[in-house]
Amino acid sequence: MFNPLQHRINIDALRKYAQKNFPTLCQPRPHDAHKGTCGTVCVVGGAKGMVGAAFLAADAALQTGCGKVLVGLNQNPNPVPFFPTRPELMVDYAVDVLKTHHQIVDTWVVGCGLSRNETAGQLLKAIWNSSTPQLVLDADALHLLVDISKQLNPTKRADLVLTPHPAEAAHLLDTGVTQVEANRSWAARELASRYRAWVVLKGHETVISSARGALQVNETGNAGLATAGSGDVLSGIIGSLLAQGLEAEEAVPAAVWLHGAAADILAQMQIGPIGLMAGELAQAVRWLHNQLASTPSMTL
Ligand SMILES: NC(=O)C1=CN([C@@H]2O[C@H](COP(=O)(O)OP(=O)(O)OC[C@H]3O[C@@H](n4cnc5c(N)ncnc54)[C@H](OP(=O)(O)O)[C@@H]3O)[C@@H](O)[C@H]2O)[C@@H](O)CC1
Ligand SMILES: Nc1ncnc2c1ncn2[C@@H]1O[C@H](COP(=O)(O)OP(=O)(O)O)[C@@H](O)[C@H]1O
Repeated sequence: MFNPLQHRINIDALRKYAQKNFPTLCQPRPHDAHKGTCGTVCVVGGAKGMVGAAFLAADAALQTGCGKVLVGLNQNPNPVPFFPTRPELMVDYAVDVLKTHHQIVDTWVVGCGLSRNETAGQLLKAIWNSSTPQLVLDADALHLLVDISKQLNPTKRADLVLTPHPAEAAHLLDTGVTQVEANRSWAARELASRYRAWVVLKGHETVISSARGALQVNETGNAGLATAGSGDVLSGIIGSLLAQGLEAEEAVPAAVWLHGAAADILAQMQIGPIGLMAGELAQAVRWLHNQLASTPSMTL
């Protein structure tokens, strides 16, 4: 059984921080909750050879408590791949998911393994123009945004979250990685202003900018996260918290904090930093989230 408490994890400090900064995250699930009240995320990505990226984001959304998670793949394989370890996921060709399920989606998470082909661009445009206000863009979707931003109506998106790593931020800002890394606060705020979006500039000490330019620097996480797919997991967590009804003001920093704290817990358990795998993060996020949302047991 996954039990970090055997490893002297200081859960009290984590709980204290979360209760102060992320009060909604720490709420227990209401007794009358059902899957329809716990939000629906649709992850759009997973082109040929990169199904794993979409799977990681979708799995993280589920394990962070989302009620329903759809996966729209940017490929039309026959048969549609089935994830034996996660039969809970509803997986199909993204074009069909958009046609049949777009009304039930609370939050789109677009870009994880999406590729940058023509269909990817068309999917991004269709989702941008959909009536769902919440949209998280990661990886390939960020590069596509540069290419097609002139064709998109900026006022269409209320809760837009961009999650670039420094190279993606450099492309979005038409500058170099060195310039971004030399002034991460400027880069995050500039992106937020240009795209009217929440921005998560990833890396050691992730910088978060609200759409209005208010900055926060996240202090959880470690170099164990320098592994393929850990950013996909973060996108899934952000999408999940937004879909569950947390306001972006809380959902975005809470997701970044949870993701980093999960990596810190795993490192303390010696499941990292070396060799930590992105697919191991979600179970630690789930454990921590449940710890935060349950009343500490009383010592008699
Ligand atoms: N299992 C799967 O299916 C997975 C699929 N994935 C999917 O693959 C697709 C392409 O993703 P990717 O990883 O190949 O390209 P990407 O991250 O853009 O790197 C390109 C170049 O950018 C740079 N660079 C990157 N990070 C940087 C940093 N922090 N700071 C500074 N520079 C940085 C670096 O350049 P270098 O430094 O090497 O010159 C790097 O070579 C995408 O859809 C993604 O979702 C992945 O999610 C993994 C798991
Ligand atoms: N040295 C580090 N310290 C803290 N966090 C890190 C470090 N390296 C990477 N990360 C985090 O890991 C994630 C990597 O995301 P990304 O570069 O998009 O990877 P991928 O595309 O493989 O999913 C981000 O959340 C980033 O902040």
